[in-house]
Amino acid sequence: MRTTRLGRRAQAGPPTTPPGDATSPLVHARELSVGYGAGPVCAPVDLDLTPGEVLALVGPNGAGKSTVLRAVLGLLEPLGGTLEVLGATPDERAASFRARVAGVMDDDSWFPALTTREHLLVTAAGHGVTSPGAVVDDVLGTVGLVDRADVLPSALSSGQRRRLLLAAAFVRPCDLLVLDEPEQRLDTEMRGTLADLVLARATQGAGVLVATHDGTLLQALSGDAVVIGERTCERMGAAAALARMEGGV
Ligand SMILES: Nc1ncnc2c1ncn2[C@@H]1O[C@H](COP(=O)(O)OP(=O)(O)OP(=O)(O)O)[C@@H](O)[C@H]1O
Repeated sequence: MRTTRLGRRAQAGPPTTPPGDATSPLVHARELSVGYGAGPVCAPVDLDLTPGEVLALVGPNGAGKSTVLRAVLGLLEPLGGTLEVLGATPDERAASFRARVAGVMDDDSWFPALTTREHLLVTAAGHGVTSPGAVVDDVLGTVGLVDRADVLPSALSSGQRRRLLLAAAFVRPCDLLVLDEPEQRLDTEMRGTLADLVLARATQGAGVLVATHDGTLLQALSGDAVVIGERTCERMGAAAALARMEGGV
């Protein structure tokens, strides 16, 4: 187990289901073209993500990071190229796909009459977690929402709602975790906790694909990054990607 800043605390959440084949990619994209009907929003994307790996997507505003992630989550049909997730075409309507793939995109949606804890209990129980109460309490502690556990989403601050959204991804098992700019609205300490949670999930065997503008998070995750642009998409180490980010690319 990788040592994390938060030690045991960052191991919060249920274990992942072990992938059938630890060497086969969870995500495999070749010449993947994505867009919204009027042509691709970025250069064709080549990408492989294997179990236990953390891969960042970086690029300027509007580069196409979220669009690529939507395709990976089966929310958007590719315009062309090859995209396989868990060895098949991604289909978010399939329960078997949703059981293995957790995604946090830039969308808040809540049951207005369920508390913070109840949201997490529903998510954990819905994904078959044994002892969901204990797992939820653990994650609530990790994301600093213990004292907001029994309030409705309308009584949470925007950063606390973001923590709840992220917590929902960590109270359930998954083989693939997809995060779209998870650093949004988080304070510095929580960004560190987030990095620890992501690394712990990868250590358990999940693959993590994370779009980010946060150079500190990119460094903390220390995997490779795919730098998405209009003309090229290139895979490189975190340090090289950080230099590109700082250069405004
Ligand atoms: N639903 C949509 N319909 C049409 N065009 C869209 C839609 N969503 C995004 N776009 C456009 O697609 C392009 C890529 O957007 P995308 O959200 O993937 O970029 P991004 O790299 O995630 O940007 P950011 O860093 O600002 O979040 C942008 O030009 C955007 O305006």
